[in-house]
Amino acid sequence: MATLSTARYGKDNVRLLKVDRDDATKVHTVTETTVCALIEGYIGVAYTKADNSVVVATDSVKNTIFILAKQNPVNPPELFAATLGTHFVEKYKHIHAAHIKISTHRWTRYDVNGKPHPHSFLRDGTETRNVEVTVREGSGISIRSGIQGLSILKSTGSAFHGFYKDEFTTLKETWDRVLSTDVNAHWDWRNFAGLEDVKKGLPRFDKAWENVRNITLKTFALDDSASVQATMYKMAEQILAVTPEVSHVEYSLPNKHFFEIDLSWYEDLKNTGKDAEVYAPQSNPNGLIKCKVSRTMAKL
Ligand SMILES: O=c1[nH]c(=O)c2[nH]c(=O)[nH]c2[nH]1
Repeated sequence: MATLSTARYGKDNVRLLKVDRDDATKVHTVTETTVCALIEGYIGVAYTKADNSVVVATDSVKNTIFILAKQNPVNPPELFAATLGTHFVEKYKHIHAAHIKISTHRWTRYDVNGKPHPHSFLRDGTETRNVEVTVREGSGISIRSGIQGLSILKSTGSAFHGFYKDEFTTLKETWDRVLSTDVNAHWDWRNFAGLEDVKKGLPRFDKAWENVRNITLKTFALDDSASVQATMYKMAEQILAVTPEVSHVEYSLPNKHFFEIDLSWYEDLKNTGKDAEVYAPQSNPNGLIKCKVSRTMAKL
């Protein structure tokens, strides 16, 4: 005997570019996103009885993404994802939940002759702004926002000493090292009752994204880091303090190692400790440090 425990399906990697044109100023704004939309509901018979009558084709899901992108704002991505998810649940009686993921890629307006150009943009890095939304009939809308692939490095202001030592330890303590990571951060919003609730106070989403980005960059630079663990906790604490509607912040940070190279074999060149200048970037293995920091509930 077998039972279908869970089932969802849809279209992944739907890529679109939206150009918003301000006719008065002739200033364009562009948004490039990659969307994954999966739907859930009374679809089990498609799997267990080969009954396709319940299947909204994944091709139709893709078409819906394009049509709704034309008819609605695609920014902030939290709103577009909630709009898409709500559409699937409201349009099809037998669809009870929709899971939407959106990844927005960077196109940053650049200056020409010292002035922001109205319709030219550059890709300044592989960083993406992400959102994962679930719209579930009767349970409202859950939203998780994120940043991924923000690569940062500092050449001092990072130490790592006092760690646990035993017969497996070879790592030397350091009071000054290169610290580098690719930031992967998520923050979970309070539950929203529905699309109207998401739309109320819409600036919260861009503001939180800016706050997370700024706090991450500033803390990384200014913290006299004792470890990746201690620095990431300081980041998460500050984010919770400035975003009251966020219940949790999660970080997943690779520790991208840069090893000192002993060059003393060549004419007694000094290139370690305080004399280190040339380092060897390591592609693997890397440390991977994660945490989820939650808001402490006030005692009643
Ligand atoms: O910040 C760090 N945290 C660790 O847990 C760790 N482990 C390690 O080898 N180097 C580092 N650095």
